[in-house]
Amino acid sequence: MPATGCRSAGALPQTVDEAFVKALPKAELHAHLSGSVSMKTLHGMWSRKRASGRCLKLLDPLQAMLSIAESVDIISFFPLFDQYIYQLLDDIESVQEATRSVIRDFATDGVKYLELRTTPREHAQTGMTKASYVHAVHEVIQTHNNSYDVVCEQSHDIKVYLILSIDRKMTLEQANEVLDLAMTLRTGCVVGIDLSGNPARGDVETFTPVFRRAKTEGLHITVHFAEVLASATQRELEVILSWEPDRLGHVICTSEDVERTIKERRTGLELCLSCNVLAKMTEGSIADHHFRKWRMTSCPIALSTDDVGIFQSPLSNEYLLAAQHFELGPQDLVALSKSAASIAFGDSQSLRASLKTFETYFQAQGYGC
Ligand SMILES: CNc1ncnc2c1ncn2[C@@H]1O[C@H](COP(=O)(O)O)[C@@H](O)[C@H]1O
Repeated sequence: MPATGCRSAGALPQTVDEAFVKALPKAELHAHLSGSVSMKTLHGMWSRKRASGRCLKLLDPLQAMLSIAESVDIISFFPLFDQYIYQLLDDIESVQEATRSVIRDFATDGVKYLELRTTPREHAQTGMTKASYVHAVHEVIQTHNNSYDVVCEQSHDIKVYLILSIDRKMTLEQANEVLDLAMTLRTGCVVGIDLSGNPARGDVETFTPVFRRAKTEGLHITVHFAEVLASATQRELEVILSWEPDRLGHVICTSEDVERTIKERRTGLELCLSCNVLAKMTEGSIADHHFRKWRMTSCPIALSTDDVGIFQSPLSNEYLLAAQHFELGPQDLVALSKSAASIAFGDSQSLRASLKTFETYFQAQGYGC
């Protein structure tokens, strides 16, 4: 643990370091499953597939993912999935292995509450259907939640929920299919639906009936919002706000009008520092990120990773970046984690309890000079 700053009984340490942000119990609310798989896990799959004569034309993830991380932008980002990652996650076995490894990686990073989101996907050659895909992911999460020490070697007090994503390029029928799947598994770990995918594609109005139905059925709604100028027309943003989403992701190219509505509603915001800067969705550096602006409002914020397998910045690092670039101290980071817990779709009781223990620990320690 960091031993810096001035000792003052009853206070948290004055500065933040890697050990602090890792130990801080955290909630991850915006993580795309396929984008969260580590290079190491993808490499293992690649090696096994190659040994059985598959994926022979695919580059080794240990090289491919590094060069992707260095050069990615919002245009080159989306084809990555179809052209690369989905070639490796093409059957039920790989999808389940990926889900297990993603849960383990978040747990190792001190995440105590995780909402994974994923888009139902099929693969004709391996016989994977959208339904079998979703059931496979769901089964891993349920097994994890229902048992201890199965997924992680150490104690893994991480609670995991699932959100099903509708891709902007889907038809109304396909989007309804996603909602139907979510409805079937809502007694399990599915807590909501999301709209994501390439923001340059599709017309959000197509999905109005689906999101209205989700709302009526009591499912939570989160939507990728104003990610780029093309998906930030006044009309698009008004259509999305008319669905009354519980949370919004990214929230970059907003107008004053739209911001007013979001603030009045105190909508939860999922903000992704590294992703937005590395994919050049925002101008400038982390210090210029709109986190600075939204932090001054009463909208609860959940710092999130988006696609840690691509952007290579785990949630603990996002907290560290926030501390470094927005002058946040330990108490601010604890408050930020509580803010994320307050907009969780599932039961975040155990995270709140961990946060309390964490605070008490530091208060008992006292830190400093
Ligand atoms: C800038 N960030 C983003 N914006 C919008 N959509 C994103 C995204 N990052 C990921 N996805 C969506 O999630 C899929 C991968 O995970 P799953 O196969 O669903 O688990 C991508 O194909 C894309 O549709």
